Amino acid sequence: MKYTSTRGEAPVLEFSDVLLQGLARDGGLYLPETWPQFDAETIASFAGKPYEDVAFQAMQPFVGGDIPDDDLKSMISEAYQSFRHPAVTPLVQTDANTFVLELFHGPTLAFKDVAMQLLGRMMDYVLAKRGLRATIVGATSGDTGGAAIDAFRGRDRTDIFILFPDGRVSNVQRRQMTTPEDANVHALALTGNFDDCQAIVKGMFNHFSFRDRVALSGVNSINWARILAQIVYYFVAGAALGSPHRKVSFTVPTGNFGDIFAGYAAMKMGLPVEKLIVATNVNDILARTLETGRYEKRGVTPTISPSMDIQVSSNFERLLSEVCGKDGAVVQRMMNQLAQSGSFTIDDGPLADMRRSFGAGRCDEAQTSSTIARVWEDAGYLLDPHTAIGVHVAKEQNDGSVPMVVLGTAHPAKFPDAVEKAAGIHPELPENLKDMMSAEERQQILAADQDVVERYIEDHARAVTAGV
Ligand SMILES: Cc1ncc(COP(=O)(O)O)c(C=O)c1O
Ligand SMILES: N[C@@H](CCOP(=O)(O)O)C(=O)O
Repeated sequence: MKYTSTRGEAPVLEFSDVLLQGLARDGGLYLPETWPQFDAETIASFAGKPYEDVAFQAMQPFVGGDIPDDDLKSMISEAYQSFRHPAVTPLVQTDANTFVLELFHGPTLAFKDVAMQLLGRMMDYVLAKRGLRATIVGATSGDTGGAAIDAFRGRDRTDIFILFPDGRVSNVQRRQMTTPEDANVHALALTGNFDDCQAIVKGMFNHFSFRDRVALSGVNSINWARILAQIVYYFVAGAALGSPHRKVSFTVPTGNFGDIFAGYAAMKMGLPVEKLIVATNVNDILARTLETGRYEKRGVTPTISPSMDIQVSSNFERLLSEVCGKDGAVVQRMMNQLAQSGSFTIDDGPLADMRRSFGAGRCDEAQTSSTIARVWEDAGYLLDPHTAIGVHVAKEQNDGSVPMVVLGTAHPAKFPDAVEKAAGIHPELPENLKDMMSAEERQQILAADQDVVERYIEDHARAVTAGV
């Protein structure tokens, strides 16, 4: 499988190079040249299969011969052994037509673990084969950071630097980043919001002398391998609910558009999806865009679903590329407009194309809390605020014609204050994570300034090439 950049000017790469690159060198995101196709029989055969087997079948065509099949299988198997549920991503029915796909049984209680546990292993594997080290950077609004640190802590070939907005993540999220003692872990609290952190990460990738000197690699969903691993659970859930003989819709609590783009990929590969529904909090740029065709940045409002407090949604660029016929110049033009004026408009044709696959809805703070309370009262099921946004939007948009799967993106215990306030129940952390709440924290508070962050990384990363 070959990969091309959404902006059309970066080198065409194979899977392992895309894995190590993060952002393409033209500032774009890598996409596979074609979508592998699964026929009805193959999709039907996923029902009841172990998660690891579906994962291998779904991912192998994207990896091609770049990693031998047996090695890929071993990494998949190890990655999902770290999950607390035997089904890895179980489905739970919460009313007649709604199912929550629980993606939070990994080590840090976030859906990010599904991809990150595999990514850590794949990167280590490729670096070891090439005899290289890498400096991993990531921006987080809360969950990517902890999941990435868990996946990379203690690994000899990588140092990991996670940028998060100081004071804008939950206590549990912060402690997952600041309490690991491993020397290769660096939690950097920046005095800004998530979009500032993400802009600095992208800025570092576009600063080539720095990028090459520290052998920069990225673990945000700009990295194709993150999306790849998330495609799997759409097939798992679809097949469990009767695909390919029955269509299914998915509602996805959305911020950076990575998780829902994985659903789009599954659909392109043959999964019969009725609709992919973007659920946003009051930071609703994506819902507004689908409604009006105009992508327009506004300020970020802090919410009780902090991981979705995002305005610049990285993976939307991947969807733009798809609906604009993979025309790099068109995508580049829209991204330039966004950088210069904070907005761009999508032409009618591509917009209509998007609307055929995607719906969208928004959920405010009061609706988030009342959804947590209602589902607890009606079904005895405790939602985290992000998943609650999905459930609220799904209820608004679901006409009952097909099963609706809401992606359960985080465990309620990651957001105990918001959950307790809404439902009167204090969600308990799993036993093995409780110690973290009293452990010593280690973080560096830095200005949200690319030069400052680069200097810190150069001083602490082991992959720095002397004198380059
Ligand atoms: C709990 C939770 N829900 C939803 C999202 C949004 O996912 P995405 O950024 O892939 O759209 C995130 C962050 O990414 C998250 O951490
Ligand atoms: N919501 C995310 C933001 C980063 O998203 P990513 O999927 O691009 O890594 C978070 O929790 O950090």
